[in-house]
Amino acid sequence: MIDAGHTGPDARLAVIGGGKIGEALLAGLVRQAGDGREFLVVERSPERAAELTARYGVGTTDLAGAAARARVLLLAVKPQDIDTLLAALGPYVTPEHLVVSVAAGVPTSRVEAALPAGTPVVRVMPNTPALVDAGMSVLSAGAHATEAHLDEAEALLLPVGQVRRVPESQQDAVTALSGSGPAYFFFLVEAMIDAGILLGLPRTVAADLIVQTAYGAAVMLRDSGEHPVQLREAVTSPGGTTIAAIRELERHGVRAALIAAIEAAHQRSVELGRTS
Ligand SMILES: NC(=O)C1=CN([C@@H]2O[C@H](COP(=O)(O)OP(=O)(O)OC[C@H]3O[C@@H](n4cnc5c(N)ncnc54)[C@H](OP(=O)(O)O)[C@@H]3O)[C@@H](O)[C@H]2O)C=CC1
Ligand SMILES: O=C(O)[C@@H]1CCC=N1
Repeated sequence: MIDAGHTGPDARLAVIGGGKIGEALLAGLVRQAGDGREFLVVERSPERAAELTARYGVGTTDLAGAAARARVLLLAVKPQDIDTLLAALGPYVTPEHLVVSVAAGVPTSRVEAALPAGTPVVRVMPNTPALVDAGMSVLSAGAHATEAHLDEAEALLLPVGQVRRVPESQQDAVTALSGSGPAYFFFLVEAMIDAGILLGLPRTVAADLIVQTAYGAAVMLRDSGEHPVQLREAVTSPGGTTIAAIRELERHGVRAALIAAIEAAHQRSVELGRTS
């Protein structure tokens, strides 16, 4: 579905940068809307744009077309590409648009500086579970974004998961926790499946056991109202198997490794936010 030179906003949203997170958000939003025609994507690679159109029925356009056809522009390019994108997009943007940036680390002030004065900008840190409507999106307002703009961004993201608001000063920490967080869990699951292989289980059996265990543990964490320590203690029988495993996790410094890893992610988010 190629842009046919429409005039006036006729799309709910244009996603600029149809990579991993752009696709995850688009996929969830299109599924909820039941129709991809309300959405546009701008991609650097025509092959990638065609792929997204084939998968989700979304329209493809260029930056001028996106700004002409959609009032809400969602920037989902890498932080390293954001300044180049903003320089190209800026001339088409007006303060009537709402610009939503998901770029890790990039402050709203840096986005605002490249756009016409008064343009509302909302910074969002989403995560890939948006693909299965279980995302966590965390919003902060830029200098010109009102409560109504935050409400609009929240309404956009609610269909694909939970939404919270934080002061922008907390966004680098959010990025390190929920933005990158799914990767930490996938990494743990990978390692646990490897352990099953070591113990002689077929890979498919090990994967089924661990994925269902991760799912069950996540539902308990969300729904039981109990602290993670209480939930862990309930599994840890005196003189049993779990405590033998926990002792090894502590001996190998897994708790400290996770804290250091998340601190490193935070530091990287801060670095990415500095103008290159
Ligand atoms: N992946 C994730 O889980 C999350 C990512 N984010 C943030 O989302 C952003 C995108 O990350 P991710 O999806 O992982 O990265 P990807 O590299 O997968 O996606 C970025 C896409 O944007 C395209 N692109 C770059 N410049 C332009 C441009 N000027 N016009 C149109 N398209 C362009 C890229 O094309 P090309 O490949 O040719 O460069 C690529 O397809 C980052 O800022 C990241 O911090 C936030 C939360 C979670
Ligand atoms: O790895 C990254 O930089 C992005 C931001 C959060 C998740 N992925």
